[in-house]
Amino acid sequence: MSQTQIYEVEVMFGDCDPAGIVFFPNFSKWMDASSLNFFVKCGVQPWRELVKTRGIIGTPLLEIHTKFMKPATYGERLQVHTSVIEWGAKVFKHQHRVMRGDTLLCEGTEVRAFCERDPADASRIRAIPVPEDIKALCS
Ligand SMILES: CC(C)(COP(=O)(O)OP(=O)(O)OC[C@H]1O[C@@H](n2cnc3c(N)ncnc32)[C@H](O)[C@@H]1OP(=O)(O)O)[C@@H](O)C(=O)NCCC(=O)NCCSC(=O)c1ccc(O)cc1
Repeated sequence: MSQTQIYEVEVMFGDCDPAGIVFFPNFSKWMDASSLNFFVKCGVQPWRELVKTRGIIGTPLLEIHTKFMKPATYGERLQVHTSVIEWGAKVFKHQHRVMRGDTLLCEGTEVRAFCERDPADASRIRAIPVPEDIKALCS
């Protein structure tokens, strides 16, 4: 398990579909923003710094699973509660719980890997072992 960090979202009219409810890709966008926010709040440098200092380009997604329980609409404030629920050798699993106060609207898990550019071919990326110092900061 890990720390839990909270990312705040204010739902805009433009986030919604013609029926006035949040269009589903926006939940993925907010979960991705919440992932970066999670690491930064845990004390990890943002990717633009980490790529310069350690060659880590970020944490690309390998797998996602999302469950939608209740809709949201514009004018509402949501909170994305993000944690790491599993650490593997090269991958980790995020959990994102999108809440409106005490109400759970949507829950997602993502498998991600820390990646760097392949030194033999800079157009390719490759997964690296989960950095122990980053894991410690997030635990
Ligand atoms: C990530 C990869 C470079 C890893 O490839 P390799 O370096 O050859 O690694 P491996 O195949 O050995 O796999 C490494 C680990 O990943 C695991 N793996 C690989 N694929 C999967 C899937 N699909 N599910 C779960 N686990 C997986 C594998 O089991 C290994 O796990 P360990 O047992 O812990 O070692 C390659 O799988 C890839 O390029 N995948 C596509 C990534 C992609 O395009 N994602 C979508 C867009 S990226 C994105 O949105 C983004 C968000 C945020 C960011 O900061 C950056 C990018």
